[in-house]
Amino acid sequence: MNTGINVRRTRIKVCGFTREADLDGALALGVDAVGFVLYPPSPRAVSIARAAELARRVPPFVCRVGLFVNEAPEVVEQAVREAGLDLLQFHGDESPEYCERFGRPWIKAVRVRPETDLLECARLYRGARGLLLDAWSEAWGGSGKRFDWTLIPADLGLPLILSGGLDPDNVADAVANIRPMAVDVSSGVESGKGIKDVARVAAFISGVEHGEARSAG
Ligand SMILES: O=C(O)c1ccccc1NCC(=O)[C@H](O)[C@H](O)COP(=O)(O)O
Repeated sequence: MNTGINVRRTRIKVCGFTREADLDGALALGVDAVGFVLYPPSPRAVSIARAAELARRVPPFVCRVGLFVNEAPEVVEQAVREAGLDLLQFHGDESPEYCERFGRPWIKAVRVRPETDLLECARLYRGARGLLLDAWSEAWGGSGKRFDWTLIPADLGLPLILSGGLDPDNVADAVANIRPMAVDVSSGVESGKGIKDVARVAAFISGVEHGEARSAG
């Protein structure tokens, strides 16, 4: 039965919040997950205390994601405890054993290059809730760059979170062609590093919906 209700299936994560107003705006628009960059060298970095403040604004059933790059385990443990993170996102060279040790659901970011064996990555990180595919970047992530989507295997073997250079103009194509379980965006909805533009978040969500409509039709 067609109820006329448009239910979006592709989950949307917006990463790199630093300000209350941006976070509240994105939450009001219905994003599924919000990310806090707990990697001090990033221009979007927040302290654990700041992540905890921001995370308190997040309502039930929206996922609070903490992002780390090769961090000391004690720091990850402290962040989990103090910021109440629901999901850990590892963006560095973390081993599967390291990712498992916190007893929390986690995803692994992979910076994709032509020579990356994505099926092997999925096999290696099979304990992950999903593999986040991002563009290659020396800065580990948040580069605003896309990678070649034709490198993505038809069946990755893990839920696919598509990331890297997505924006309101290209996300419909991404969703229609790749059909990821989720999309993840940072630079593409910003007016400056760590400054989210809520109008661009709204346009991004609309792009996801258009992509879904295209792939359904
Ligand atoms: O945002 C950062 O500065 C960052 C630094 C180091 C590792 C990861 C980082 N961000 C991750 C993300 O925001 C996204 O998960 C992903 O990289 C997509 O970013 P973008 O291409 O900017 O949309």
